[in-house]
Amino acid sequence: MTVIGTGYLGATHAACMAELGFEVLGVDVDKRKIDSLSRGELPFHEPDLPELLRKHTASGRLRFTTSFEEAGAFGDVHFIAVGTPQRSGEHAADMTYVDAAVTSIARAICRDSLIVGKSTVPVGSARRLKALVAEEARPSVRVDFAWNPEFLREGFAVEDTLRPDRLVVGIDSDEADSVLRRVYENALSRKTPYISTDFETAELVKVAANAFLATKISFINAFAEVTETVGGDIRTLADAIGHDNRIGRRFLNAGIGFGGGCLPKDIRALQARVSELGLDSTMRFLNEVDEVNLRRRERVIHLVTEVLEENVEGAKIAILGTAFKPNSDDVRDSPALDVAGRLYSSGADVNVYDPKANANAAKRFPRLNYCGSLQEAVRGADIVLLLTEWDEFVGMTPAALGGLVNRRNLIDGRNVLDPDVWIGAGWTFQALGRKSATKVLSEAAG
Ligand SMILES: NC(=O)c1ccc[n+]([C@@H]2O[C@H](COP(=O)([O-])OP(=O)(O)OC[C@H]3O[C@@H](n4cnc5c(N)ncnc54)[C@H](O)[C@@H]3O)[C@@H](O)[C@H]2O)c1
Ligand SMILES: O=c1ccn([C@@H]2O[C@H](COP(=O)(O)OP(=O)(O)O[C@H]3O[C@H](CO)[C@@H](O)[C@H](O)[C@H]3O)[C@@H](O)[C@H]2O)c(=O)[nH]1
Repeated sequence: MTVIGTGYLGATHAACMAELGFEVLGVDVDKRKIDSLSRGELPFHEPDLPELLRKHTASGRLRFTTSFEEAGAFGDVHFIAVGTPQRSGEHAADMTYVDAAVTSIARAICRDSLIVGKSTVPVGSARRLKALVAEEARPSVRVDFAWNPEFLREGFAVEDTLRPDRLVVGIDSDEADSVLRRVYENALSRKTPYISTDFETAELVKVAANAFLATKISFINAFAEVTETVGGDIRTLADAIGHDNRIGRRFLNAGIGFGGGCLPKDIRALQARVSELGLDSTMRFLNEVDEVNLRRRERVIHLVTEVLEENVEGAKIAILGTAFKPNSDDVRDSPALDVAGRLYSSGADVNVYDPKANANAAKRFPRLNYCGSLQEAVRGADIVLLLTEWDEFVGMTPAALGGLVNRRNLIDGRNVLDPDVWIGAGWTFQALGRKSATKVLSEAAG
């Protein structure tokens, strides 16, 4: 089989398919990426993936190429895993990479095959792409088409791919269904739910799942805005409603909000697509989900300004974390990096440290001071901001930081630290979803 597009999704899928015993050829237009993968070197950070990549490139079961001709002759199942980023200046998904990849492989295929889309796409794409394949493929070969959305989470990509919680396939032929059942035989042998449906449902399952997750996060963050005003503890609130099995505790962690290469762009693309379909008001609530999410970043900046008594210009700010979540080096739409960039633009002297994402962050915001360690980042700081909850930051103690900073000010943007510990050690401690300490003090005085 081939996997076309070898980024976060495609490289993971290719290595995991090799782990399951398939001969796999990864294809990308980015020659540097292909050279690196061919050497067994993963060009991004993802736990457990380097080991799989090394193992299967060494055995020869996993190879990489930039040649679609080679891909067309190599396999009879071709996964499409190229990017669908937000179109510049718009909310809609940019489908040019998917269209190009499908066209290239359709033209190169020289035996009966199945093309399987995995990228996240606007509903209606699979049907359109199937027609495109029919136009582009050689008349002598039968090329079937399927849509099989992917639900992996960065940081757990290998686990999610090898042991998915469900498989969803959009198909319009029994042949495609039986090929996909063979591909996913390993998961099916463990009774993994396998939902075989039409193209449109399969495409919509993916965006519905991400819209639901984004809504859940913004729901708890909207309540964080309330507890910030009236008092109350957002973590206890989340725990308490989470005990209700109908709600569930997962994805109720209040903080600086969601980012990454998926949730933000996917809720925007969904709104754009339903508007195109004439359903302007149907997904309007996702605007609010997006706005609540973006307001969390403003809230952090507001807290910094409050703690520093308006003196952001020239202040030394230490930002812990630039990745959009821990265990990833992905900085796409990262709330942490966005806040770092905005504080820099306000004239602050910004130190940043992320255990894995410094290099990617530096490509986007070269002017921040990138530090090699937590200690280096906080040295001389007037305020420390924890914005990505890496274990290293969750485990830090007032004793370890106290002697390094200039002023003992801390903002916990992920609600992972114990306020009592820090306040007890003489720190000014602020967290999202917590009534501002300065406000509490001024109310007491008033
Ligand atoms: N990252 C995730 O966790 C994840 C999970 C599920 C679904 N998805 C979806 O998967 C898709 C890919 O996401 P990603 O994060 O891997 O993106 P990415 O940007 O990391 O990777 C995309 C890759 O496609 C390559 N590419 C672009 N045009 C190509 C072409 N014509 N032929 C071959 N390769 C081409 C790029 O060079 C790049 O390496 C998106 O639709 C995304 O929404 C991503
Ligand atoms: O309670 C929570 C949970 C998550 N987040 C944030 O939400 C974002 C997304 O997190 P997560 O969903 O774990 O990461 P992704 O790797 O982007 O995975 C999402 O997007 C992928 C691409 O579509 C899907 O495949 C996954 O199922 C879906 O979880 C991150 O910034 C997290 O910090 C919160 O703020 N609070």
